[in-house]
Amino acid sequence: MEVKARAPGKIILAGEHAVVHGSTAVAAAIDLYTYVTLRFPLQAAAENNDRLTLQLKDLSLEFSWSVSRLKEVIPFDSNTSSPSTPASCSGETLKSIAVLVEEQNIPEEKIWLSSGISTFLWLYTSIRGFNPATVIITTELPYGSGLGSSAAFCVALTSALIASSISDKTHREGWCSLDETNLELLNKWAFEGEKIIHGKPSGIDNTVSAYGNMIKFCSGEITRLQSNMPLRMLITNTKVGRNTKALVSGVSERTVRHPDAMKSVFNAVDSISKELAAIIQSKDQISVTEKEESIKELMEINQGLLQSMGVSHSSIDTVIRTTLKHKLTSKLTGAGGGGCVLTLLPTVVSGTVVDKAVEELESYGFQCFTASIGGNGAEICF
Ligand SMILES: Nc1ncnc2c1ncn2[C@@H]1O[C@H](COP(=O)(O)OP(=O)(O)OP(=O)(O)O)[C@@H](O)[C@H]1O
Ligand SMILES: C[C@@](O)(CCO)CC(=O)[O-]
Ligand SMILES: [Mg+2]
Repeated sequence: MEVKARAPGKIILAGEHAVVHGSTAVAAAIDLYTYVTLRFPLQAAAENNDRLTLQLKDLSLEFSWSVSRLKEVIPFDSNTSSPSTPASCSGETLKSIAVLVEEQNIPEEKIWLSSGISTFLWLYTSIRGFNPATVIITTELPYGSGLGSSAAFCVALTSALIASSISDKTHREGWCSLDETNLELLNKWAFEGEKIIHGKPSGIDNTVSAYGNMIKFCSGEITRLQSNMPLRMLITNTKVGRNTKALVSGVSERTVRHPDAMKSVFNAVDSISKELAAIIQSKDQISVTEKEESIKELMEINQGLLQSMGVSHSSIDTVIRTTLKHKLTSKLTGAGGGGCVLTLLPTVVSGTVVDKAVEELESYGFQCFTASIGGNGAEICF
């Protein structure tokens, strides 16, 4: 039996980091996906092949465990664990899983994959139990760059795992979405996966990857947004590696040191996100140009506040300065510390201006691309 799933990456238009502390944020899915193929051996073959194998095709890496080894190491608690009731991975279980990951001798330069592989083992065994399979993963997203690679990985994996348990596997042409009940379930599991990778995720990344489109998100509450204006963004990958978990905990530490000051910063971000959501959805007769001017200013203020949270980086400053020379406004997206930067491309801006800005950005070794904003969320294919 074979099941495929895909889940998109995302951009955060406003509110990253502050959303972890209860502020509103606005995010949109982009048309870059992580794909998961799940293959279960036929009964007879399963008797000869009792392995769970994970292939990360883009990285030419393969990890494999015998099912008996998984059973021996991962504690299975039948009282708390069931595929239909997402549960957190306890510290003790995570330690056991880390032993299984260490046994795989991940190349030193790819050691950042460890948390992803631990997450894979936790989600797979929690949802599908100790059963042999081959899981193949490919992605169009840059790893650890602010475009939600971790969330797309968790959502695509949980979609495939949950789809494999659906009884009606009638072949349908192309990708199809999951029903609301399964979407809610896979999103909860993906959030548990994100906890292993991020430490303290807000849940916005897995939610926008699961549901797609554009969302306003605050303390787990989701409002789906209907954009009433064209929104074009240039995405610049500074290629400076960083890790969301470390950046999120850095902001939390700053908040412990300066609670009042940071509360004001988070309140300001909350207002920015709400205003941005209102502009995007507005049906007033305000011209697109006026809306874009407001969005530009909100992005500028948000970037200043992200700077004050300590999550910007000199490479991000270089992108901001370079685009500003061409009268374009930028802000970091995702966790910051390097990674990707968004630049608003107003409708009036000419292709020549964008080309010049891109040329200059690429001369610094950055990579520029555009992506379609607000597309589909998680989808499956039998
Ligand atoms: N396709 C994948 N296969 C395996 N692990 C992955 C994959 N994609 C992401 N990961 C895991 O997620 C980690 C990157 O997650 P991280 O949250 O730091 O960055 P991001 O999700 O790309 O950016 P942001 O959280 O700012 O949007 C990787 O180090 C890896 O452990
Ligand atoms: C930095 C952060 O706000 C967004 C990462 O894409 C973390 C989170 O919300 O989980
Ligand atoms: Mg992430």
